[in-house]
Amino acid sequence: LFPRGDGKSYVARREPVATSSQSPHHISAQRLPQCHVACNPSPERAPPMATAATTAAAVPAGRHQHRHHLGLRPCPNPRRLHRLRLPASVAFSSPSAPSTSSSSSLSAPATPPPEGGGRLVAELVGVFNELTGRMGEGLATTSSSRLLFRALKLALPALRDGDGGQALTRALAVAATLADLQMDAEVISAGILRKALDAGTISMSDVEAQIGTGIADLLHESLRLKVAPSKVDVLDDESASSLRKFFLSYYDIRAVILELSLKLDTMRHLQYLPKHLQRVKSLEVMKIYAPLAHAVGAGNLSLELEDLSFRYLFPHSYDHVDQWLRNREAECKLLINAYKAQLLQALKSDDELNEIVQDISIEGRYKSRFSTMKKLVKDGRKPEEVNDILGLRIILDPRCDGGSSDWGPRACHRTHEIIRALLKEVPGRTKDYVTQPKRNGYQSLHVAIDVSEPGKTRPLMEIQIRTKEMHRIAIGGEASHSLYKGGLTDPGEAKRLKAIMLAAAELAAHRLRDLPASDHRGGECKNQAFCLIDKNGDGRISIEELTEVMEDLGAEGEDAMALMHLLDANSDGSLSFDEFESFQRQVELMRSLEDRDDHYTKILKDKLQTIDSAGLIHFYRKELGDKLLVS
Ligand SMILES: Nc1nc2c(ncn2[C@@H]2O[C@H](COP(=O)(O)OP(=O)(O)OP(=O)(O)O)[C@@H](O)[C@H]2O)c(=O)[nH]1
Ligand SMILES: Nc1ncnc2c1ncn2[C@@H]1O[C@H](COP(=O)(O)OP(=O)(O)OP(=O)(O)O)[C@@H](O)[C@H]1O
Ligand SMILES: [Ca+2]
Ligand SMILES: [Ca+2]
Repeated sequence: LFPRGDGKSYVARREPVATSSQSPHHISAQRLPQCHVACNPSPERAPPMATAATTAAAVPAGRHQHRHHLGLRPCPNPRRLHRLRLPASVAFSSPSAPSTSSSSSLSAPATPPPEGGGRLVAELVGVFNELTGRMGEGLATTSSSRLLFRALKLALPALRDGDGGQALTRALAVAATLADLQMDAEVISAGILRKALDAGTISMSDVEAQIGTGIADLLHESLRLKVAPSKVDVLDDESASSLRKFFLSYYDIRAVILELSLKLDTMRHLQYLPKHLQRVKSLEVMKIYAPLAHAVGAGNLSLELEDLSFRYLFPHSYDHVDQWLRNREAECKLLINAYKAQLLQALKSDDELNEIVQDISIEGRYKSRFSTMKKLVKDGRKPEEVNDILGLRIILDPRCDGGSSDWGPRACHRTHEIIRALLKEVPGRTKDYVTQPKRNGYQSLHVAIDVSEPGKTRPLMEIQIRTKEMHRIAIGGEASHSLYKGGLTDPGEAKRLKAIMLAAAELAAHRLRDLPASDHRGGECKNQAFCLIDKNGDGRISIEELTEVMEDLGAEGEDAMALMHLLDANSDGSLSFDEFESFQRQVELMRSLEDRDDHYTKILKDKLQTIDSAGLIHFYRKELGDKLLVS
């Protein structure tokens, strides 16, 4: 039911790294392991790397010195090292959250083992588990789970048959986007319910009566947001900018994010609309929603929105850029991962750097279609002259960061030395905003790396080196990416926005905490779906409890009997915790089989196409009729 990752966001992990005597300057993509879903090379098949010894030999100066020999000023105030609570806007673009832009492929709902009404319960349980699994730890509390469960019970039957079978899949994709953005259960539930409202199968009064006024208010707000762009001339930059500011200052920020996720869903299915509507909607996205997504810190969402509207607004340019990037994408993504692993290994094994920093992480990204296109038109560059098609960003956590401490700059410069010794730096392209920050306070050290090999030219790779504190300023501070790219021109605005977002997140958390506890057992619930169905909390799901949930889902009463019969292994007339868990395992198994089925379908489709070019498919088709057809 849910979108699967395509590896668009890469986060460095501590992975064991194989060693090799190969020249440290080159990593051959051909020799890299096959890239699977997340493009993370598996440890046992890691790419060839420079050895720690190679690195040590290549990197001069003081590896074995102690901290006080490094000429560092002592850490001025160790108390500053307490963990900063990141604003919500940072959390949204956190690289550890699954990428929203990866959510493009959706499959039809799985068909779990039981038939009829049992299928509905399996669907409810499967969807509930998947969503709570995606939600942040603190967000999937018992009371919020109860809310989500209620919303799913109302929405699933209402969505099941709508939109040629697509309505449910699309609603769940919206929910997944929201969960990945670490939104709370109210927003996720509102996303699903909004799709049911749009389909006309439930009414706002159903939501108010069965779910609560909090969600109904959120939905009212998102509906108001939906119509706002049609009231202004989005082609006029001033009006577009005012509208974005109006959205951010006037509406509940959670409604804005809900609207953005719905917009992404619309854009992913734009092919079904008439051409003129495709253009109107794409224009709104380009001028209003994509910059808005950037402004609230939902960077991946913004990139996907931009690419989709670019595709409909300028189909020829899009095809050109898309083809160029697509041709290099697989190889470049492998290279990004390989360089990331190699660098992480080299940096972590450098004693001098380790004296200064307590943690190092590396993020990688392949440039988006629209961002590349903007560079091409800005100064008439050719694609191969864009120097950040491949990007790595090294984030260092100095033992003492910010303020008057020079540990941050030291760490950045030491990292630069290690890179220089290891990789081919392009002369004249290095920018040291660490020593000389930009006027807006932006700090980072940028180097361009030549990753070509003899006989194989490749685009350059940009490496950005910064500390955690510098990164915080680049993401959420006055040099923030929202300001840099998101259409907010006033630093005060960005600060205010951050405050609004924090307040909204806190309010939501309070509201959910204040809801009465969902079960009367007081203690921890081992399996939330089980506890939510076991209403009287006696540790067993009775036929009455199963019937209630199934009737909520629109199934017949006798379906509950059939399902009970199927799952009640010891025939005592109710479902124990273990019996329910084995049901859940079946649900999971069916879902993973469906994933694999998709994978096989794709392989089969490719194979059939190859066969087709040989003219054989017509023969098979004749022989086997439609059984071979894979659409
Ligand atoms: N958040 C933030 N990022 C910035 C800022 N300035 C630069 N960057 C980042 O650093 C990258 C490279 O910036 P520069 O080294 O100044 O390069 P450039 O002059 O833009 O060069 P080209 O990439 O060739 O156009 C940008 O693409 C951004 O990713 C800023 O003020 N704020
Ligand atoms: N070298 C890099 N390594 C890792 N992430 C990067 C790198 N450069 C940019 N990013 C991140 O990738 C996302 C998309 O960036 P994109 O390339 O579109 O813009 P940009 O590099 O910030 O700006 P510009 O258009 O000036 O190049 C942003 O979240 C950005 O912070
Ligand atoms: Ca860039
Ligand atoms: Ca019970």
